[in-house]
Amino acid sequence: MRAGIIGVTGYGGMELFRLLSAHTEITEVLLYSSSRAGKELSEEIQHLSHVQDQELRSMKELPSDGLDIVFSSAPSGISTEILPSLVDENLKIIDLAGDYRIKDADTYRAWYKKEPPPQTLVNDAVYGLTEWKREEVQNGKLIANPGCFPTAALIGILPLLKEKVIHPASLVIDAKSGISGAGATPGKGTHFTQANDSLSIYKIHQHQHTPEIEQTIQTCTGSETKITFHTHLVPMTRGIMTTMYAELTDSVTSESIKEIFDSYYDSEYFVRVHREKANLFTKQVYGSNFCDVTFAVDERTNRITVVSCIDNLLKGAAGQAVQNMNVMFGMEETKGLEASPMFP
Ligand SMILES: NC(=O)C1=CN([C@@H]2O[C@H](COP(=O)(O)OP(=O)(O)OC[C@H]3O[C@@H](n4cnc5c(N)ncnc54)[C@H](OP(=O)(O)O)[C@@H]3O)[C@@H](O)[C@H]2O)C=CC1
Ligand SMILES: CC(=O)N[C@@H](CCC(=O)OP(=O)(O)O)C(=O)O
Repeated sequence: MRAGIIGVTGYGGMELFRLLSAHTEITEVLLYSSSRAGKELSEEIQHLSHVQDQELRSMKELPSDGLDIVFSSAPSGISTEILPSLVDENLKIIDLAGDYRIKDADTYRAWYKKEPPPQTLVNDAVYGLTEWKREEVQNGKLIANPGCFPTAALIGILPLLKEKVIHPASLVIDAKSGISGAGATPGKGTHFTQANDSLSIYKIHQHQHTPEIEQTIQTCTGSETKITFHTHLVPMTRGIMTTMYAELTDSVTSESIKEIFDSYYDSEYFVRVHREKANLFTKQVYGSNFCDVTFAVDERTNRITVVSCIDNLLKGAAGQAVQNMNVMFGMEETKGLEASPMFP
């Protein structure tokens, strides 16, 4: 099988290349770069220079390259411009950006401050939260790979919303991310001198992943709700932790909550539900496609805390994209994603 990667010099693109070059069903990976076409891979991506040296290609070559699948790991807004011309019966597409995730055009405009892609393509795009959308992914041609924060938050909270043990409107999601979540180009807030030794909150009440989480809660559980969602930048390279708070609809036991989680995730290889009040840390998923979850029932306040963590570049981006490719092509879902987390 032949795969292509758009935006390979970015963090998501590099991780895709690392994973795909070790995937036993992929015979060739072609790399496309908008800024460095014609340059040697070994010069541009030195940590993967041993893999298979090749020239980075111009995107103009892509339509005639005979690919089976292309991953687009370009910034939001760019895939609106470049993907419509690639849509073709024989090419499957997985987009890591936000452009095709939001079904309602005005909602997309309001949160992304950009014009959305053609509505027919958005309608056809499948939201690739694999554990919750597997059947749709199987038949998908264009996958809108989920955002990193929504992946962590939704995997943790959807079982409880679906089983109606929490009040949706009471949900507060407090999320923290490592700096690679902001991509490879340093910005004001991600400059070492400002991010190191400091904790910051950003995009208060304005984060573009808010409507994505609300939309998926609606499609997966039927609840139409507005959530409170905050993001923080933590001075670490990778990792996302979401700490979520909600009011219980009834008094429940810890055992019954664990049973709910187990009923959804016992057969899901990439979701590991730990015992109640386990002390999760992002390093326990570092470099892997796992999403780890724990919870704590607070009988005193009748609230529950749910915690989840992922590696933003793996389960939050390239890892879940490869998982979706495996599902689309009927391959073993764990193929190419077998690596255990790196620790410490
Ligand atoms: N970082 C993360 O944790 C996550 C990122 N995402 C999403 O994945 C995508 C990639 O993220 P990330 O790798 O972090 O971002 P980066 O900024 O690290 O990389 C993006 C890459 O896109 C390419 N690019 C830039 N402009 C254009 C253009 N005009 N046309 C085509 N390609 C372009 C560039 O590669 P080149 O110059 O080689 O073309 C660039 O290196 C983004 O949409 C991001 O929102 C989603 C989940 C998590
Ligand atoms: C730390 C950090 O800055 N993270 C980014 C994640 C961006 C992302 O994943 O963008 P999509 O909208 O394409 O999903 C953010 O919070 O905006």
